[in-house]
Amino acid sequence: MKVSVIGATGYGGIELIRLLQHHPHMHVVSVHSSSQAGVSLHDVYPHIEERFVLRDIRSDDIEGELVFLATPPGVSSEWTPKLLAAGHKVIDLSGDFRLRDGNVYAKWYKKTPPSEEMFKQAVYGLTEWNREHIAKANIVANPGCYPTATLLGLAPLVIQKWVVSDSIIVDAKSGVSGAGRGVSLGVHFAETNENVKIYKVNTHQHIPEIEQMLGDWNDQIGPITFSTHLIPMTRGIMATIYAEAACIVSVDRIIELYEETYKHCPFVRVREAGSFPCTKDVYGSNYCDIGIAYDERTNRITVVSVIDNLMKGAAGQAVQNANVMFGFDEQTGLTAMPMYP
Ligand SMILES: NC(=O)C1=CN([C@@H]2O[C@H](COP(=O)(O)OP(=O)(O)OC[C@H]3O[C@@H](n4cnc5c(N)ncnc54)[C@H](OP(=O)(O)O)[C@@H]3O)[C@@H](O)[C@H]2O)C=CC1
Ligand SMILES: CC(=O)N[C@@H](CCC(=O)OP(=O)(O)O)C(=O)O
Repeated sequence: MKVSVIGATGYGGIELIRLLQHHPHMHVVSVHSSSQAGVSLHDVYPHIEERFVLRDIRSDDIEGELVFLATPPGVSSEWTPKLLAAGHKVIDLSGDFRLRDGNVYAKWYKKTPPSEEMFKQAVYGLTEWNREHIAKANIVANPGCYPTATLLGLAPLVIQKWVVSDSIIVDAKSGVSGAGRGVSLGVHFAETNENVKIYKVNTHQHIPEIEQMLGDWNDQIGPITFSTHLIPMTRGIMATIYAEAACIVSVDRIIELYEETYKHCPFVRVREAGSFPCTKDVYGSNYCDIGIAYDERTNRITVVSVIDNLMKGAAGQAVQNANVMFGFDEQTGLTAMPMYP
């Protein structure tokens, strides 16, 4: 099967190419750039073989049944209608098609939303929770990195209504590759090294994405408090989630619920009581590892969910979705173990 990557010079794009090099059924036939057409990808990333020459995104030689868009917000909304009209299916790594309401998109992304028609066609690609729709989709909106960790961590409790509906607090941390390859003061080495920064307080664009999915699962769920921090590491996201228990629970009972919920989800791994994952446990892999605690003193449940932002948080989940869309085993090309240390 032939596929193309648009935005191949970015971190999400190059991670897709790394994964697809090992995929037995998908072959990258064209890679595209808006600023470096004609340049060999090898000149941008010397670790990549020389066969990839970047083509202009505006040219009409985008090939393959499937196109991955690994571009900043606002780009996919422009390109996807053209790609669909040309007969391609699309997996979009940006936030352009994740929200169903154009006004909500405009408010949080400060950009013109895609058309109603595009929103209607797009399927939210949180693979574990939407396989049936992904399999039939023409556009998959790959989830954001923070929403992936948060939603996989919260789903069983929210669906079962085991948490008080307005008590959810998510304290999340990300490595610097989450901000992409573009240089800016905020991700400058001297600004991030030996430092921890909170950012986008109460204004992060992933808040409505998380609330939309939680609301689909349980219409009682109220607004969440969601904070994001930049941590001096390259890859990884940890979402530490707190919520008040709405019924009598124990840690063993909650873990049992998670194990049951995710028993057919090869990339979600639930820890035994007392064990909590760290980002290195999933580094370079498509896993989401989850640890759970319950504090009888406060009646609060704590869920710790970790992913690699470029893998399960972006390119890995995109390949997982492509597998589902085209009828391959969900794990194809994604079975690499995490790198440790
Ligand atoms: N990094 C992460 O962990 C995650 C990222 N995402 C999302 O995935 C998308 C890609 O992220 P990431 O790879 O990190 O970002 P990068 O900044 O690393 O790469 C984005 C690429 O998009 C291309 N681009 C920039 N402007 C335009 C334009 N106007 N038209 C077409 N292409 C353009 C650039 O390549 P060129 O100049 O060659 O065209 C650039 O290399 C983003 O929407 C991001 O929010 C989602 C989940 C996690
Ligand atoms: C560390 C860091 O800066 N991370 C980015 C993640 C951006 C992203 O993935 O954006 P979309 O999912 O909306 O496309 C952020 O917090 O905005």
